[in-house]
Amino acid sequence: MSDSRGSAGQVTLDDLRVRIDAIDCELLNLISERARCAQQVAEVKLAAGDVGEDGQVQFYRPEREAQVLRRIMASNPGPLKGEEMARLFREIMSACLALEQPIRLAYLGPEGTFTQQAAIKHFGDSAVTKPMAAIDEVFREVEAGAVQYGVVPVENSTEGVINHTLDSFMGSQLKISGEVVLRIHHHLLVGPNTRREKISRIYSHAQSLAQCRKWLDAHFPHAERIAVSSNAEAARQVRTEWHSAAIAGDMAAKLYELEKVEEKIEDSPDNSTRFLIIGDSSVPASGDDKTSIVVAMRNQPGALHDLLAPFHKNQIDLTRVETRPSRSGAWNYVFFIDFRGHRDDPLISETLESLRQCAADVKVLGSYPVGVL
Ligand SMILES: O=C(O)C(=O)C[C@]1(C(=O)O)C=C[C@@H](O)C=C1
Repeated sequence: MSDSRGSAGQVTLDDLRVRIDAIDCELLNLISERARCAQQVAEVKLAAGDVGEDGQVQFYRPEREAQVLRRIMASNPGPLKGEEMARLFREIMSACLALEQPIRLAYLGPEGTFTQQAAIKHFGDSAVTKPMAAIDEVFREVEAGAVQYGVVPVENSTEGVINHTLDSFMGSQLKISGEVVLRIHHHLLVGPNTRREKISRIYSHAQSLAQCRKWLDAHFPHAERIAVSSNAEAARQVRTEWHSAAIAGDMAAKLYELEKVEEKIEDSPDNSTRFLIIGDSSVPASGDDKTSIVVAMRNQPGALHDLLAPFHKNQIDLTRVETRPSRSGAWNYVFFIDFRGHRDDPLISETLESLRQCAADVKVLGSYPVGVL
């Protein structure tokens, strides 16, 4: 080994760069070896005829990916943060999966939406993504088999549930195979023709305008607020329009080359949105899972109590309960319930069984790994 000390006993820049080059070389070889392993995994899966409910070989394994990322975060020695390290491995796995078979996804578009950002956060950059104009079109694209998975928003921490997504589940056989939570940062963006003091119109999606309402009241009380179909559409519009600004995220700012007049203008600092991954197949337990169900209750006194009693009895952690009008008959309601645990856990299957005794209908939308990143 060469002496890496400078004249004053210090490590020199050149020495450190030689070390970094050597480490990169090792990383390169190790990542390549990992990629060759993934290719062999694909051969094993093909030879075993390892097909899912959609009749296709299951190259993508959500539960395994969650376990890999959790292990990386748990054993990360630092100084990089666990989440940072997991993001690097997310990309390595995404590229490895693309060697087995590139994954195809539909998401709520247009390009530049937070949903696209969530899709890339969950599947990595090697996924082939296709923007759709509406949530029900994402469902239809997956149902038609044009893509393997879909990504749709389901709830926002400040604005609540996205009803279109819940309603789409009612008429669909698709299952939930994952969740991803994205911190939502809104920026005030302008095109090359607009200066801050000239802004008279502000475009965004209605939810984003609502999420920045206090900031807008304080800083742009006289600007007209115009709701459009998405943040990305707002960004596209102000690219060429004078005296106009958009509220949108980083992805749209980059895509339309807009200037950030002000960053992070959301009223609530921990504003986040949860997205669901929808597909055809059920996901085995990963060790830390959630289950989502829809329950139709009989219209009788004590129905809500009966619904919640089995969860209480078995000490199951409910993470969300949402009510929506059922589409069959006036004044009938269904409950969307999320809770910790996997449908194959004995306690969870017992709870689901008790629920079936008192409910008119129980549909399991899916058990899936708790979002890691
Ligand atoms: O373990 C598998 O089943 C693999 O296909 C390998 C691998 C990986 O790169 O670690 C790749 C894709 C899957 O989604 C999960 C994991």
